[in-house]
Amino acid sequence: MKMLNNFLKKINKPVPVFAQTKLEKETLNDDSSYTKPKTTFQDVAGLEEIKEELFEIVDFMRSPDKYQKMGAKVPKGVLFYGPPGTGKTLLASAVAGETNASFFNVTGSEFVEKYVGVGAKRVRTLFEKARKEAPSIIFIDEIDAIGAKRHLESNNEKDQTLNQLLVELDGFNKDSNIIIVGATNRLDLLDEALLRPGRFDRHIHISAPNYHTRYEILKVHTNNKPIDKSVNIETLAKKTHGFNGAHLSNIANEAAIFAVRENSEVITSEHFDKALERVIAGLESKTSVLIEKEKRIVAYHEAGHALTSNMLGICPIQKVSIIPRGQALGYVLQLPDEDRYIYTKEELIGKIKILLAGKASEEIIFNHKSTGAKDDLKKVTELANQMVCEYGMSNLGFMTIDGNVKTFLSEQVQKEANDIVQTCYDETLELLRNNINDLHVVSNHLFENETLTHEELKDLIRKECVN
Ligand SMILES: Nc1ncnc2c1ncn2[C@@H]1O[C@H](COP(=O)(O)OP(=O)(O)OP(=O)(O)O)[C@@H](O)[C@H]1O
Ligand SMILES: [Zn+2]
Repeated sequence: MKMLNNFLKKINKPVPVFAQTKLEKETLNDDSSYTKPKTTFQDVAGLEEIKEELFEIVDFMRSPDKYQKMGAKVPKGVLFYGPPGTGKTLLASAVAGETNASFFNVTGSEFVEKYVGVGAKRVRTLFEKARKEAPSIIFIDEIDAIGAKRHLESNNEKDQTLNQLLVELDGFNKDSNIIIVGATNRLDLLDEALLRPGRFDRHIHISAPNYHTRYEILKVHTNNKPIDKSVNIETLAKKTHGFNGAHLSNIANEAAIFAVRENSEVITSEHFDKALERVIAGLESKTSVLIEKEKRIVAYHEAGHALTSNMLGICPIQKVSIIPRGQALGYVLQLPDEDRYIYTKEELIGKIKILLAGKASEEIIFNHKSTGAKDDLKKVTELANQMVCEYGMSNLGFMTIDGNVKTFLSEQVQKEANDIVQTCYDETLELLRNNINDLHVVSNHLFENETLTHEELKDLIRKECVN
């Protein structure tokens, strides 16, 4: 029970029925209990590319000889990162299920103890046990609790625990057949030593589900239940914009409970509606549930950013999404900038235009100004100020304007920065107005699919040109 309780405590959400029945407890001694999960990749909906990548590891664990004969390097550590409830634990247990491995499921914070040395000892015990029970998957959730960046001067308990983890990772025998999977919501917090080759060198991002994945997840969680014909999974997937896998499995479970309570033979769409209401009511941040109108606005906003970056040919986008994440209702992921240090004035102007394009797009379509551009404007202000005060790119000439000079010139600085931003805004409005069809096409695609990749964007625009 300890594992299950931990699990429940940790995620504070019900464990789906199928996952409970699939866990078979083997041993249950305190520090390093493990299970033999029966979960397979079929239980994990969507995430096809990730499953494909993990299949390599599964194959290696099934037939290590094949790889060793070729002198291929053995994968050791995989790191899942991304928002909570998106299936990280589920995926790790599926790898164990697929390979018939022992599954050690621990949480980083369990290792952080008051007494020096205790955490390190626990890590050692865990790995000893995993070696004994190999093939094994060690899953460390919230790995940032032990793996956060170390401080040079200190040598506290946490650092000792992390050091022990590094020792264990390096000490793996080539044929020990253990894979360790770490999960975190914050990759940026981790100590670089953990991420080095030979340690957690595969990083897999797991993002919140879009419409298609939500549909798949709902199918997985309803296909073992007596569902009435009145239930439309597609509609349900549409209504649950902003929900993660954990929420969705929760809805299916709650709907089943409502049906039982009413002595119903089947789960009806009313049961699902009630379940949906209950799950929404329990959400901490209601912002994740967007009303249709807001979703439309966010789609135009993000489409504006994406299209402008494409037309200006700078800061190429990797992915645009209108799935809420934290405080943001949508976001644009840009391709890494190849460690650029130098930008020309034109490029900075381009950056400002791309940032302003969300707001401009909203103004064109809805004729309004909304609060959705707050972060964009913050960055715009910063860039424009830097252009004036640090890079000598305004009429105030080539000088650094700071300290007393800045106070003295504050009005002029503001005017120069304002001029830059206003010109950029006007030109962005014009650019988008001249390409209004593309704007509609891209935003419609975003509204329907909720995500858009670089390739999809190029395809959409190409098609638009042909028509
Ligand atoms: N892709 C998916 N397919 C099917 N079910 C899913 C999927 N993603 C999440 N779920 C459901 O949500 C539950 C919670 O997911 P899981 O615990 O794996 O998320 P997590 O990313 O590890 O979250 P946390 O960071 O909170 O630990 C799973 O038990 C499963 O029922
Ligand atoms: Zn924006």
